[in-house]
Amino acid sequence: MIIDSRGMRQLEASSGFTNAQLMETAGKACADWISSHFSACRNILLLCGKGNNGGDGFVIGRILGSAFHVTAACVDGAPATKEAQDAFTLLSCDVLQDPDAILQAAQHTDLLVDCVYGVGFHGTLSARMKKLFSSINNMHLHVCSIDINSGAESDSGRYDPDAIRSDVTIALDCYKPFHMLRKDHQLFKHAYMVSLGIPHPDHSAFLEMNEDSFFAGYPRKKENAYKGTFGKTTVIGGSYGMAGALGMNIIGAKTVGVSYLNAVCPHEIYPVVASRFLTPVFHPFGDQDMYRVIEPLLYDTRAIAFGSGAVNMPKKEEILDLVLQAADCPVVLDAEAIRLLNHNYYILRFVHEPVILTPHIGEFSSLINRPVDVIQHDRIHLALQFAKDYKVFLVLKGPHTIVASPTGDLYINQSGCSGLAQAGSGDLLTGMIAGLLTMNNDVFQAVCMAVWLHGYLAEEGTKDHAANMLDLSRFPALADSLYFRHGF
Ligand SMILES: NC(=O)C1=CN([C@@H]2O[C@H](COP(=O)(O)OP(=O)(O)OC[C@H]3O[C@@H](n4cnc5c(N)ncnc54)[C@H](O)[C@@H]3O)[C@@H](O)[C@H]2O)[C@@H](O)CC1
Ligand SMILES: Nc1ncnc2c1ncn2[C@@H]1O[C@H](COP(=O)(O)OP(=O)(O)O)[C@@H](O)[C@H]1O
Repeated sequence: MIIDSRGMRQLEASSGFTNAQLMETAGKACADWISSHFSACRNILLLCGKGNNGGDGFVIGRILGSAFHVTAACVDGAPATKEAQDAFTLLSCDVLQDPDAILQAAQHTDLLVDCVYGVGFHGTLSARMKKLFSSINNMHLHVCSIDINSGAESDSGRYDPDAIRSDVTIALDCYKPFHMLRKDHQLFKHAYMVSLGIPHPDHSAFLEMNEDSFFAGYPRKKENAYKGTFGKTTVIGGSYGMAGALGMNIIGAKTVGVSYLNAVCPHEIYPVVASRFLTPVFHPFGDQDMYRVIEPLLYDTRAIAFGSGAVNMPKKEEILDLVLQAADCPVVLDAEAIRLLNHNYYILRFVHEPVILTPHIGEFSSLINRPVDVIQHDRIHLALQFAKDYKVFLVLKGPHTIVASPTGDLYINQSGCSGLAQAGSGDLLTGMIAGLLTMNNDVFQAVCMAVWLHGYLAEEGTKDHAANMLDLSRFPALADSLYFRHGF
């Protein structure tokens, strides 16, 4: 289960345990984990802060003290919470405070346990702490962080560049959004979770996807199905020089098992694409007949995708207006369609049907006019804010794609691999999203299913191949194996 700091505090408050009991349980669970996984260590140095994360450290130190040579360091002053103070008084090891003495002790330690800041950390590190943490990071020690790597925020995943880097981070009771963003921040190599025995609710605002949850939302074709059972999917994409983008939309729709696909493209690329794909119904258009071709399709489809490879598409501005005004189904806007919104994305507030935007970080940077590095450090918050302000479903693509809903639901994707870092994989995802929107009325669920499946199939496709050789045209075959394995 994934939970934010507010949810965690609520869980703790309603757990029936006191804070002191929870701290004792957390400290003991971490100490047990450390002794079984780092049994070869002799010297352990605990870096403790003044909050309850530091308190966990004092409990860990007390317990490990019976089997290891433990030194504790209060790096941020005396313990400030009642529970941390009580835990500190029971500690019998050496306690350091001077930064030079701490760094010297670090040179002789086999394992450094980082308990300076946990979920209570916000903002940036002080100059003093940056200096200490960067010296420690430069020593390349074995490091185990408790709950959250110190210097990173639990909920937003924002992190100070000098945040502590660890081999292992032990999450207390639940994973937090921070743990779900490992590929972005790379602050830990592995994360494990220890239970505090707190009862968990059935529902969390954070969606998790796996094979089971995917198939819970993936409809089965009944015996008496016909080609229109799930309705039609319409993709509008490709243009001179970018015919392949429409091809990837089509492969994406095929990957999720769409049974009736309208493929809409400019006349000049129609022969190329139509000679390659046999099953879509093609609707070529030009300057003169754009409205006549596209408008009727909008009333007879369950999901529309527009924008992949549309850079040179005739009448692209008019198509965007038409789609946003006339469609009576979810609309996925990708690539060029997002760029067209750059200076007037406020119009999204006036669209009645669900809109799904699929920017990568560069496109999102242009859209909201913020630098890429600012977005990179604050992806969750900015994605949620944009989704809420403009009432859209935002799919912010990257190694961990984030899906944010207008009502604050969040999904942080864990599937995928660097094989997807190639031109065309976003177009493929767009076709998959549009296809699943046709089959599942729950927009957030359908979008998250597509994002998860896209990453999952990339992992499957690179199992016996080099990651940089992922062949996107194999996605329908890879998906077929998955569906077949699940009895479809
Ligand atoms: N019931 C509980 O609250 C439990 C908490 N536990 C531990 O307690 C942690 C949370 O404890 P706290 O809420 O005390 O917070 P933390 O111990 O994570 O850190 C908060 C302290 O850091 C300071 N701080 C925050 N941002 C800072 C910044 N940018 N620069 C410098 N100082 C900053 C705060 O003023 C506060 O003193 C959890 O991560 C977990 O390790 C566990 O003991 C289990 C039970
Ligand atoms: N290193 C990576 N790990 C996992 N997924 C990745 C990685 N790099 C890119 N992706 C995924 O690949 C896709 C790339 O999309 P995009 O950049 O829009 O490609 P294009 O526009 O060329 O089709 C996104 O879904 C993104 O999440």
